[in-house]
Amino acid sequence: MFKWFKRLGKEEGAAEVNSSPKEIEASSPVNLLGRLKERLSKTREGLVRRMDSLFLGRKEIDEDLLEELEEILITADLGVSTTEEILEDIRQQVSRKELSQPEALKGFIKERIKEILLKEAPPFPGQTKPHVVLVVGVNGVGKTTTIAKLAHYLKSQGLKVLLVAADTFRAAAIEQLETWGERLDLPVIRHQPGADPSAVAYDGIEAAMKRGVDVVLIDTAGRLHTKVNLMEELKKIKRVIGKRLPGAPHDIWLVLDATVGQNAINQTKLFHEALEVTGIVLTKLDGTAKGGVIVGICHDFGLPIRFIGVGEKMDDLQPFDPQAFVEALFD
Ligand SMILES: Nc1nc2c(ncn2[C@@H]2O[C@H](COP(=O)(O)OP(=O)(O)OP(=O)(O)O)[C@@H](O)[C@H]2O)c(=O)[nH]1
Repeated sequence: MFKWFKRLGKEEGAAEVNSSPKEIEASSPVNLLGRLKERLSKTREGLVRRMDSLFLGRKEIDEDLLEELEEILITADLGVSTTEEILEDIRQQVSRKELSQPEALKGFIKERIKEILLKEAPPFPGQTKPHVVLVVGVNGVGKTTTIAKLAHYLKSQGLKVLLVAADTFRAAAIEQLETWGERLDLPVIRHQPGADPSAVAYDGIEAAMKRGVDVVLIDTAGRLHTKVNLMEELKKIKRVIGKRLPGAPHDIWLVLDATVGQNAINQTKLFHEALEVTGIVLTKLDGTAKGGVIVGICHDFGLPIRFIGVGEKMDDLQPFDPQAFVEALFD
């Protein structure tokens, strides 16, 4: 269990997003589990504690109880189709007399959620060097800080990382990534604001190939996600990268903000249709009761969650482990 603790290792820091790596303090695996539990507290309140109160003192699983359960699952942001599927499974189990006690429902739902969250995903980073990750998502989801946290995580594993500032629409975005590069002591490939994002990405891949980099993280623009031109721009970046390095990008990760709930589902639909996303990074799971959206995303799109953001510190980005997540949520 909790294999991600080993992968995170002792050198993982707990630096504030605004602090330098020197200020990083060590955090133990026990702290990590404790932190995950603590950060999921609002989602746990809205989902698990409400289920506990619903089942308490109830003698049988009837339609009234299932209706109330449906409301809890929907309010916890699991989404309509996921909720309906879980309820249908429960009804079938009840009709086959495999489920009869309300208190058994919690364990049943926990297992169903775990099954939904368990998605096959190739190892990251893969064998190919450089492993290129195109990071996409709308503005404000925490894309740039996620890239910094990810770079910090990979660097702490002894990997050579290169950052590419392909959000050329905002000068501030380029500066933000450069600042992170300085703090983490990592190279950043950039052009002037307004430059062609594909050209920056192309240069980034070329530099990574020359320098023997293990992982390239490409930051992209997130504005105007409802307009065709941003998607066209991202598609072009994808094409250009593939021309320079066949097979790249090896991953396209969509960064989503858990606090927007069901809107994250709409964003996934848009980006996935245009780009064939390979994985999700869900940020800001701390402090939100809408964490159930993680289940809806996995269920509706079959996409693996690769990392989760549970706070603003450098080591608050954790590789996603469905088993650990469900235990932390339900315990
Ligand atoms: N609480 C919490 N805050 C986070 C998390 N991830 C990112 N943030 C915060 O979200 C805010 C926005 O992050 P940025 O990376 O600056 O995002 P942005 O520049 O607004 O937009 P993009 O980079 O385009 O996404 C920052 O204050 C981050 O510290 C998280 O997991 N939990």
